[in-house]
Amino acid sequence: MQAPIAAYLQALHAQLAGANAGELASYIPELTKANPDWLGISIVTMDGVAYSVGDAEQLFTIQSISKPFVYGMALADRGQQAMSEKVGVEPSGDAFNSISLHPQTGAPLNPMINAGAIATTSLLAGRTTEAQWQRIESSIATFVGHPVTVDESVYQSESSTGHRNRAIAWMLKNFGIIEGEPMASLENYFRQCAIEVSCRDLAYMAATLANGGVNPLTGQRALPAEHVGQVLSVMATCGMYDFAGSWLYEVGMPAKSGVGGGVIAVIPGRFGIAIFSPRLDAKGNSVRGIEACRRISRDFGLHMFQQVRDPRQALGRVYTGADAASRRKPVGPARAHLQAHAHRIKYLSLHGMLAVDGVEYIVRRMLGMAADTDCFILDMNQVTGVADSAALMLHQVRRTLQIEGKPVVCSRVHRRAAILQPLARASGAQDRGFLVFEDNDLAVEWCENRLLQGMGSTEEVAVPLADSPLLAGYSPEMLKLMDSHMSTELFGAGDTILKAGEAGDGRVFFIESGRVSVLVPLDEGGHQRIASLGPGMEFGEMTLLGQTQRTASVVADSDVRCRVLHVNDLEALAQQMPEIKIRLLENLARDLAVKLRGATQWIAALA
Ligand SMILES: NC(=O)CC[C@H](N)C(=O)O
Repeated sequence: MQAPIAAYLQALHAQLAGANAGELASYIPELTKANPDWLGISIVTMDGVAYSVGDAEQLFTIQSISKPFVYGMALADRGQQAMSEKVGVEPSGDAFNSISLHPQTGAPLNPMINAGAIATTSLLAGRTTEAQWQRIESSIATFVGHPVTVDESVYQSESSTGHRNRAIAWMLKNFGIIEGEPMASLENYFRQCAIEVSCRDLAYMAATLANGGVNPLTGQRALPAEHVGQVLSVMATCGMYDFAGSWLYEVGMPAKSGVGGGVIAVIPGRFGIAIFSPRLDAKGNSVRGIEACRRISRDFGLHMFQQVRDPRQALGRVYTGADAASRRKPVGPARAHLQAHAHRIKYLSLHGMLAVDGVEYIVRRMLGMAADTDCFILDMNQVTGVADSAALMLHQVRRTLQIEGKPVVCSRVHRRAAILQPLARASGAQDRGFLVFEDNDLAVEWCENRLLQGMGSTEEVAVPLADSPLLAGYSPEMLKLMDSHMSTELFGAGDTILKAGEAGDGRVFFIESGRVSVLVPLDEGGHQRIASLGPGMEFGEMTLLGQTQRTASVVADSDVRCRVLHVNDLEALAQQMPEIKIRLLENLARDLAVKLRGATQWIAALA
């Protein structure tokens, strides 16, 4: 079955195939050898899938489409400030080969016209023009996703007839815009324009810009993220030369054309588009390239000023701890207390790439329900990313609510998840940042423990050994025998009870009262909290399955009282009463199966 986009491109190709307005470029003689009927169209998605039709594999020279990419290289090499002193960012309204220089400084108005591009090429890093050329060739290859070559005949054809560009280069030298020998760097400019690409290659280059500077197929970064917006801005205002105004008005996509017949358009975060059709209009833009982009923009609703995104989509279901209690089964007064107050645990399921508009809506909803809330859980399972600006807003609302005694925690975030970085950056050194739980049950249980503390007694809620999920199904006789072989260990707030990396010593801890944090070391240093455990919960249990090294640290957050079982004692008990060990391992296996299912769902959600 043909994908709908492929079918659309097939139809678009058929509609345009008959259009024959425009002429081949002739001022570079070699370009007249192109087949005027060539027509290729390609679209590349943000996960690197290319849809192509027609002559999408036909090689031709990139010409001016190289300019925004080389401009990005120069920004990366010199920085935006230094570049702005040499080349402006203002649309000239003139033709691409006009000598549009600032009257006083001689700086070209923008890097898309020849004057700006010739200056830009001379400003690349590299002690020699050969080194600068290597910079161009390897960077373009990263944008394309494979090595590229130069069409030597087109290069020679332009170098031997490019007198206007030579005059421009000497003018730039005269104003000190070009610092070195102008003719040498001009040859690099001619060579960069003669790099051979296909329509499909151009679509991957455009998609790399749409994907924040990372090639969506190879995963290689071609341009630092902070320069992508700058490159797209000059493409939007100057990329189509003295057609730029009409282009932005009608098509609404950052774009760049070339006299070889290529056109690229970039929809940030969505698509890279390329069309190849050598017939040009009087402004040097591909006639069918413009028409194809105009129709794609209209038919796919891609005009960047027509985007309608509903920020409320960032927030999915909102429910409470009464709708989804933890798997611990409280008894007696604790059960009654939770039934009366669990609705004060608010649970928000967040979605997609979190940006400022979506988080503004989430924060507004949280503040709107805060009066009736004891703690918030943000389920991050469906979150694909968090913009730094959005992470800062989430951090601020967490701090605001924490001061009111209403913590905000995150659930279903694997300890290596990429979204932890912006969240950690937002909290900086101010505090430990969000408490993060790998699964919902741990998060809800932590919130329930907070509610249980509020049972009107200052005494920390104690949960007897009999209520430990690991000992579920034990008879009173089994409990009595187990208890007689256990010790009691007390810890003060801040004590490190277990240390990641240490050899396991066979102890399993059953928390009777108090709370501990489970911390895992991060590759980049520091620790990430992955769970907070309270009364009735246990840690160190993996030693029962033969684990020889502790994989996480456990730190007491308050005074903690634990009942401690040594694995050797369990063996001795099992001799007397095998059921003691069988039942315990069954409970442990069941608990791990539930955690494994949660992790599998989490991995599946990421796929
Ligand atoms: N618009 C273009 O593609 C022009 C590029 C060509 N190499 C020139 O300098 O004239």
